[in-house]
Amino acid sequence: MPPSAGEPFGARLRRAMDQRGPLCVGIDPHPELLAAWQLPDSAEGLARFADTVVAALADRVAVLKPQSAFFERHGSAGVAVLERAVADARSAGALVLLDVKRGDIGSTVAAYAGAYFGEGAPLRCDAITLTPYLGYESLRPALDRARADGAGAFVLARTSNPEGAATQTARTEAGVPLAQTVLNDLARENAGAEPWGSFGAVVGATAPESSLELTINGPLLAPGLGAQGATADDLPRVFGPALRQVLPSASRSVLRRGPGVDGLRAAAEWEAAELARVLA
Ligand SMILES: O=C(O)c1cc(=O)[nH]c(=O)n1[C@@H]1O[C@H](COP(=O)(O)O)[C@@H](O)[C@H]1O
Repeated sequence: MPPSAGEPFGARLRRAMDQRGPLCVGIDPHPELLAAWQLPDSAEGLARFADTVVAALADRVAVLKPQSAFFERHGSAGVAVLERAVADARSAGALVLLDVKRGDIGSTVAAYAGAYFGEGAPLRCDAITLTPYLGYESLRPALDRARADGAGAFVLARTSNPEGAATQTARTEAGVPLAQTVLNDLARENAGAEPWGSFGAVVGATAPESSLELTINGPLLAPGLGAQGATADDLPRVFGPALRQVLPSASRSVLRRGPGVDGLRAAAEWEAAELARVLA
């Protein structure tokens, strides 16, 4: 494996969260949002949408999280917009977590990893989302490639959508909830890393229970703030003593305040202030 390309993602993320606050804002150009922003539902509309969010927020929030699906639906032209948005957001100072939720057999995961990690990767970013339900170890090529590139990954454990519970809280033969097995794998992945590891878990802020053991020595991405109904006040209940590890994420609730840069900034500032109040 080549030597690490730079400071590990975990260290860079911890610093960004400490300096800028822990908010992650999604770049999710839903057709309804494009319409509300009076933009065409086209690659050109996507580009103007993404440029505006990057200009408004990349110099102030810790993490921007583009959702690949909204770009892919416009085919190669949309993916080209995504490539530029990822690069622009990183140049402007945000860490970019690309939400692609990849997962497959290992040899295919290796091919996916080539798109996101390493010198010259077309969508090189700071981290991606991964789905472990083909088996955590099937993700190994992406985890190793991310580590070698000083990047990271967030692996789905307990997702924010109501349909996730049936699978994710099901118990293995050993009686352990499936989501907990993912968290345990991540704890092993991050063992010994300081200030923490580069491999996070996704645990929705909407999850009703706090029975999972969340000490993975890594970040916990918590989508579900805003449009899916969670608020900052839910975080202590869901995350308990792991609250300082949490990277809460909101997309539509912030994006609906566009297309003005000031509206987007005000929405992100309001959410950041809510988080600061709860974390204090
Ligand atoms: O990995 C994610 O980001 C994710 C995981 C999860 O459990 N739930 C979840 O909503 N997401 C993503 O987070 C974003 C949530 O968007 P809003 O509901 O508009 O804030 C979407 O892009 C989802 O795909």
